[in-house]
Amino acid sequence: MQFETVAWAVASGIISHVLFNRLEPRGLKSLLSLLLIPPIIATLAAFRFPTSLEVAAASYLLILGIYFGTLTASVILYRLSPFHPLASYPGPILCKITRLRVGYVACTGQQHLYYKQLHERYGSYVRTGPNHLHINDVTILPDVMAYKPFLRGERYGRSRIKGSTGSLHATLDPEEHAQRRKIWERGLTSSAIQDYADALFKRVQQLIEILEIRRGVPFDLSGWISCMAFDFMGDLTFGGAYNLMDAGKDRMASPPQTMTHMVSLKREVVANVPWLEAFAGLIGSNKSIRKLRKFALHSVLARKEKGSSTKDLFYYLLDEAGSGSQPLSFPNLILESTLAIVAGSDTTGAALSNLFFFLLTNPDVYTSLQAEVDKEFPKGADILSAPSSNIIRSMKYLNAVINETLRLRPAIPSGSQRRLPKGTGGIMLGEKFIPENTTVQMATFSVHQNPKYFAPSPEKFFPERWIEEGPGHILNYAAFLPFSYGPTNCVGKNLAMFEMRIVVCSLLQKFEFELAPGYNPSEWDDALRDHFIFVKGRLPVVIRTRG
Ligand code: HEM
Repeated sequence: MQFETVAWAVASGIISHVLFNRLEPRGLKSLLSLLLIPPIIATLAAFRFPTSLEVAAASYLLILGIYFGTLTASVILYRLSPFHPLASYPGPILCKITRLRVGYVACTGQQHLYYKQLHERYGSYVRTGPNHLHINDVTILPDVMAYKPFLRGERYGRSRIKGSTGSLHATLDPEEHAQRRKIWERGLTSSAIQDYADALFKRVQQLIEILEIRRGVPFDLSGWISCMAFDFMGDLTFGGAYNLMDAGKDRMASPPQTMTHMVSLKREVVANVPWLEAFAGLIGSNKSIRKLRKFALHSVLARKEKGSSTKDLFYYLLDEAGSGSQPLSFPNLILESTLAIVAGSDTTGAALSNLFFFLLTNPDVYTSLQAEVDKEFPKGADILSAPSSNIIRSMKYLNAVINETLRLRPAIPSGSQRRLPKGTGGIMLGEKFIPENTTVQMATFSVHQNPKYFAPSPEKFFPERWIEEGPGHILNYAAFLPFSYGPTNCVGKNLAMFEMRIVVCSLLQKFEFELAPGYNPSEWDDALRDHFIFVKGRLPVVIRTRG
C-alpha cells in the first residue's frame, strides 16, 4: 500500500472528526454524508486513475477501514485529552468517550441508580458524556434553570408532527415557551382546578367501588391507581376518552399506558444519545409514537365534536372561552393533549403507587397517617366534596408523607436538562467553569438523597423530617425538586397535589390495606424503571373495608 493512500485516509478521518465537532449532524442524510463522503473523496484523490472497478472497490474498502480507524482514534484521543473543555471534570472513561454508555443505562431503566452511584464515587460534578455533566449541587440551580444563557437540552424539542411547532414541553425558545405556557396556566389556576373537582371525585368514587368488590382477594393496587389517574386526565383532556376502569384493566398493560411507556422509553434513550434519532425510524421504534398520536388525533376530534358541557383542560387549550389569545393550531392541539395525558397521569399514578408502597412497608407511618385521616374525616365524613379541599390541603402529616414519597421516588427521577449553547463562551458558576456547548443535568433522584440536603438518613422513608427537627436535622427546601424549578417547572403541580391528597385520604378512610401474602417488598424497587417517568411494577395488596 502506498504511503500516499494511507495519508489520504488518515487525513480524511481527521477532517471528518473536525466537521463532526463543528456541525454536530443529527439527520440520517447528513450523518451518512459526513461519514461516507470524505473516504470517497480520499479514494478518488489517492487513485486518480484506477485501473479497474475491482481495484477501485478494494481501494475504497481499504481506505474506509483506515478512515474509520483514524476517525475513532481521533475522537477518543480528543475526548480524553487535556484539551477537551470538560477535561477537568471526573467521570468514567467510557462516558467521556461516548454517550452510548448512558444510552445503554437508559435502556435498562436504571439511570436513577447509575447517576446516584456516579455522584457517590466522583463527587458533585460528574462528566457523563463527552459534553455532558451531571450536577448534584443546588447552589447553581437558579442560574442553570433560569432559561438564560442556558436553554433546554436536546432531550426536548423532539415532539413534532407535520404543521406543529411542538408541545409546551418541546418548546425550546424561551419567549415562545412563555407564550404557550400562559394557555396552560389558565387551565391550571386554583379556580380552574376547583372546576375539575367533580370529575376527580367521580373517578375516586369509581375506584372505591372497584376496590370494594376486591375485598379479601389479592389484586394490583398500583395498576388500578394508574387506571384512575389515566381516566381522570382523559376526562379533563378528551372528555372521558379512556374509561380504563370501566374496561376492568387492573394491569399496566392497557393500550394507552403501554403506548405512553414505549414513547417515554424511546424518548429517553434518544435524549441520551441524540444522533440515534436518525436511525430510530429505520428500526421501527417510531411505531409507538405514531400509535399514540393516532389515538390522540381521534380523541381530539371526538372531544371537539362533542363540545364542552363543563370547563375541562381541553376547554382552555382550545380557548373555548374565547379569551382572545392566539388559538392553538390543530397539530399543536394534538401534541398538547398528548402531553397532558403523558405528563399528568403516569406521574401521579407513579407517585401514588410509591406512596402506598411506603405506607405498607412502614407500619408506624401508616398508623400516624391513618390517625390524621380519621381525625379530619371520621367515618361518614364526606371527603369527595368541595369543603374537604381546604381541610386536606392543611393536613400536616399527609403532606409530609407525600413530600417524603416525592423526595425518595420523584416521578421524574432524572430531572430537567439544560444546555449552554455555542457562542456563549461558557459561564462561571460558583467556582466551576461550564464551557459552552455543555449539557447539564441535575438528577433529582441523586439530589434528593444527598446528605448535604437531607439528613439524617437521607435514604430512609421518614416523613417526620418535614414536620419536626431532631439531632443532625437538615432539610433544604431548595433541594426539593420533584416538580423541577423555574419557568419550565411542572405547570400541573397544584392539580397533582390536589389529586394525590384526595385519593390517599379517600382510600385510607374506606379501607385497611396490607401487602398480599407471599409478596416480597424488594420486588417493588427491582421493578422500578426510570424511563424519564418512573414506570412501576405490580403492588399486590389485600384490603378490608374499615368498620
Ligand atoms: C406527582 C405528579 C407530577 C410530578 C412529580 C410532575 C413533575 C414534573 C416535572 C419534574 C416537570 C419538568 C420536566 C422537565 O423539565 O423535563 C414537569 C413538567 C410538566 N408537567 Fe408535571 N408532574 C406531575 C403531574 C402533572 C400533572 C397532573 C399535569 C397536568 C396536566 C402536569 C403537566 C406538566 C406539563 C404540561 C409540564 C411541562 C411544563 C413546561 O414545559 O413548561 N404534570 N412535571
